[in-house]
Amino acid sequence: MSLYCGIACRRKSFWSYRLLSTYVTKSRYLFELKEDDDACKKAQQTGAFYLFHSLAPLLQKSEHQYQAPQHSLLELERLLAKFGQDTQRIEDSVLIGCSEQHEAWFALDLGLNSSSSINASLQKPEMETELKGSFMELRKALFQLNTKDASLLSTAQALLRWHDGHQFCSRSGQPTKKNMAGSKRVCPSNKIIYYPQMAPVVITLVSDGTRCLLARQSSFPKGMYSALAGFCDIGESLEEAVRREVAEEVLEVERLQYSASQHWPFPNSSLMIACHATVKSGQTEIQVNLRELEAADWFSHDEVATALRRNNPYTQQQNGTFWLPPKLAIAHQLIKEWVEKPNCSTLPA
Ligand SMILES: NC(=O)c1ccc[n+]([C@@H]2O[C@H](COP(=O)([O-])OP(=O)(O)OC[C@H]3O[C@@H](n4cnc5c(N)ncnc54)[C@H](O)[C@@H]3O)[C@@H](O)[C@H]2O)c1
Ligand SMILES: [Mg+2]
Repeated sequence: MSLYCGIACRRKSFWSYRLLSTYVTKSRYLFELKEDDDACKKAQQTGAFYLFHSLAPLLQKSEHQYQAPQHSLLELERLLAKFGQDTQRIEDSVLIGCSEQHEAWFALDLGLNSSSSINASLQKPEMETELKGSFMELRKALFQLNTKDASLLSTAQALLRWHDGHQFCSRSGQPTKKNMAGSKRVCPSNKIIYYPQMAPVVITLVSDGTRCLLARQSSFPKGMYSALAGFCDIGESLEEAVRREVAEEVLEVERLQYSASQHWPFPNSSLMIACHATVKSGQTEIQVNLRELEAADWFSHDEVATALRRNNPYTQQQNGTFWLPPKLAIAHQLIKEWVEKPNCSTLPA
């Protein structure tokens, strides 16, 4: 970098920092931590750690609800020392966000085999007693937490899972090295960089104007119906993926409208892209592909609105009535949107 460029860049960042919003400064701080290992290590000194054991987050129960406790670096070092573990293990932690005051948040799994420390995984019951909490399966944990913690722990689990499964270079077979923040892994022998990935999935609520199409797979909990979902094939646009997936599973659609998206950690990381679509005119007959689905059917506006109001899986499984995915799933939001505005899919595909 030339001297002139150095001065110009510094001046530019000085002026911009004074004008930047809290959100922009936070985003740039996180970007810096991902790019600069020293800055990230420094951020750990004042940061907070969320703990996992074999991908299950630690939760503590207060009077009425569960919460995800945070631990400081000092507390974590004491904990590791107490269990005869090397503090080197902290290098396995991944950056998952920060507060508006730039307190960085990290996640660390104490159950998975460590790539930076030779010691084996820590015993779960002893850790739970020491930490006064329990490591809960993420699917269960998400229903116990507020939206912010649920989203943070989903990101954390997805990142921890990705690192656990990408410890070796697929070209050289050599161990890859994680950067401090965990935003990438590099193969030291050939310098190939691996970035955490999400698989794009389309989820579509099909309507015929008055009814909507809901389906279930045999793996769903008893009585639960959802919108049609499917992984995008390589080379496809979003529009092509929606048309193909819906045709593969039930019928043909001709109009679609994008609604929203969501990161979904199960079973691996997916980016759920939600759309409304309209069935091709006069072709509402259902031909279920039984290799993909157990059942699919049209449901009236009233039936769906009633199901949304009484969406308690436990009572409905017993009554034998159908029920819908829980609030935090984008399928629920998509169905709710249709109930509130049944004509949302009016754009041409
Ligand atoms: N958040 C929500 O509201 C919500 C609702 C419904 C489904 N989902 C998620 O959407 C995902 C996809 O739905 P689906 O199961 O109907 O998909 P799908 O109809 O594409 O069928 C799954 C099959 O696709 C194949 N496949 C192709 N690419 C794949 C990839 N990258 N990863 C895994 N399998 C791949 C596999 O053979 C798999 O068995 C599921 O993992 C489910 O968890 C989320
Ligand atoms: Mg599917």
